[in-house]
Amino acid sequence: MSWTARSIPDQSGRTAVVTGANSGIGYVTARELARRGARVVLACRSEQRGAAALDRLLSQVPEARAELRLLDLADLSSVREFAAALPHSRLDLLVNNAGLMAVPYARTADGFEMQFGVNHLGHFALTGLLLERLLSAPGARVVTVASMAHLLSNIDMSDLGSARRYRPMAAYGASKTANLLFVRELAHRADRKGLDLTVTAAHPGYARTELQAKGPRLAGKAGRERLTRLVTDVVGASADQGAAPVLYAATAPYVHGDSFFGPRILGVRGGPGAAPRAPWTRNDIAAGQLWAVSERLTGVAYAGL
Ligand SMILES: NC(=O)c1ccc[n+]([C@@H]2O[C@H](COP(=O)([O-])OP(=O)(O)OC[C@H]3O[C@@H](n4cnc5c(N)ncnc54)[C@H](O)[C@@H]3O)[C@@H](O)[C@H]2O)c1
Repeated sequence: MSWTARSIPDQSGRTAVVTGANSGIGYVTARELARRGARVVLACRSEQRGAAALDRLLSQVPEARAELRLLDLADLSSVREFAAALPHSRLDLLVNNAGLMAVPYARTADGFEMQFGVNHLGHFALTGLLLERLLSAPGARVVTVASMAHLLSNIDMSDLGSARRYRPMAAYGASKTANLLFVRELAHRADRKGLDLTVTAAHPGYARTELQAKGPRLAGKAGRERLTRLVTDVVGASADQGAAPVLYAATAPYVHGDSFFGPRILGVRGGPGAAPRAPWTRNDIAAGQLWAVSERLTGVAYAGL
């Protein structure tokens, strides 16, 4: 039988932070972790949308121990405030899920290209700021939600902010390559230090969420929008199905560092399995370079790693 959310082991006593938990994959991930007993922090940008998600979660899982905390990954001061205000001294799971796809060129509060800034740098900073709490929990995990769109583009170390030429979907792909390089480097660093921390990646395949509805519409022309919507409706999986690889990476026993999970059949359907990845996501030199640049750009240093 395939692994489903019902296969999630008991999460009682564990505390999880899920970014972008007000919709799509993040919402389902938070809800299913809560259903299995985890205390869940919904880390959301909008108070209104976050509160609505919390209400919905509590109506679906009345016994849930869930709370809303505000986090804007497009603003490093918000990331710092979130980490400083988080009352939990121990963190068992961080799901770096929030993301934007193929948006028109924009910059974060700190001046970084939006997709690189939110999808990669915001999560890089958040993970570093929460590292001490993760290391206080035995068997802690960090799961970063990447995408098969990483196959579209490697990162260009000389133009990380896509300043020379901005192509929305290519920039999305590059931000997802950055996710996978970050996972690789953090997993290796944790391993070298013998830390009890598992660092993995997952992708949802092609799921009907706000991301698929919004991203291409913002970037594309009317005809392409309609086609995208049709394809999403016909081919797309539900958010529940899309969240399965994320929940697997977060909770299945015996998950190795730097693994990458996705839907088993063609990366779209079926239970979680190993996902294919581009050779450039295994480039240790690039992973090390991106790490150093990310520390410099965010001002977050990973003490002891
Ligand atoms: N849906 C798919 O088919 C698909 C495919 C591959 C990868 N993904 C990845 O899955 C993850 C979740 O996306 P989704 O499909 O659930 O879409 P979604 O749009 O429903 O969810 C994305 C979440 O990120 C949040 N977010 C965006 N900018 C933020 C910011 N600055 N600060 C805090 N939160 C912010 C949004 O508010 C939203 O809750 C993303 O990382 C996305 O790249 C999705």
